[in-house]
Amino acid sequence: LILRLLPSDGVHPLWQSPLTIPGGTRQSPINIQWRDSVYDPVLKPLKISYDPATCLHIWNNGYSFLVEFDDSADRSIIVGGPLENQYRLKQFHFHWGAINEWGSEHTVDSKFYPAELHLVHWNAVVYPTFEEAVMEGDGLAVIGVFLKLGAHHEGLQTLVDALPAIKHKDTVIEFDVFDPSCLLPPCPDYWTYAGSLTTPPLTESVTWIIKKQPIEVDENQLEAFRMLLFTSDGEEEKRMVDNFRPLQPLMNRTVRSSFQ
Ligand SMILES: NS(=O)(=O)c1ccc(C(=O)O)c(S(=O)(=O)NCCc2ccccc2)c1
Ligand SMILES: [Zn+2]
Repeated sequence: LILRLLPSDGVHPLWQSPLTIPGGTRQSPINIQWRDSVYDPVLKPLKISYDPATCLHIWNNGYSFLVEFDDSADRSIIVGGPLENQYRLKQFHFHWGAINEWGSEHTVDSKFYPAELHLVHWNAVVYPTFEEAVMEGDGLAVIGVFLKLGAHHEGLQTLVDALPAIKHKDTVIEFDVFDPSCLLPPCPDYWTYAGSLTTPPLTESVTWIIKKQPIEVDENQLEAFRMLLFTSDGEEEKRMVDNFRPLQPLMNRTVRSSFQ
């Protein structure tokens, strides 16, 4: 994997993602052209069952903030949808912009949302560890949820209230109980396609499940994301914004929809 990072001022090194991955045929994110997506009646409803007590901590890893879960057993899982096995929740994180005009990784009909939530799951039925699943075509399943500017989101506020404590890179706080289901929209409709991680190692191991309906969050909640820093305490401050990868070519892929 040859990471060609172009020198650029101000943008966090990780986000000058390589322009192309040699041999990459299923890279993410992509633009979802609604009219080109194909309804697949075989797709099942996605079944989500999370145990709020599996929540461990929330931390700033230097390019997003993430909430990690105890994935040592099948306690927080998803099954159905396009998936052949059940997958265990490992973590969720967000991508967002400096302003409300952009921030999501995926786009719908070339429209950006101000932010996007990713819930990362791995196939513990087939693979013994997450690290191995990351390297396999059916290893991961990531649910993507778009965030749009609108009403205050009660469930998200619990996370927002914790952000000042993890302002700097590599800061972490305990987070005992949180049910990520509260961040999912009520509508069951989704698109699905074969893709990749959007951060190194960019492996082509992700079945993406992108919810059609966004959740609404208010301006103060988006601003709270933007007060986080890419940098550690003591370093020159760089605001954590625009932590999304550029759109990748669709190549020989079809996006399927669970709805007509
Ligand atoms: N946008 S995305 O869903 O593709 C994604 C973003 C960040 C991360 C992460 O590492 O935190 C992840 S991850 O949790 O899947 N980790 C991938 C990198 C990794 C590989 C092997 C071991 C540890 C981390 C995924
Ligand atoms: Zn992500």
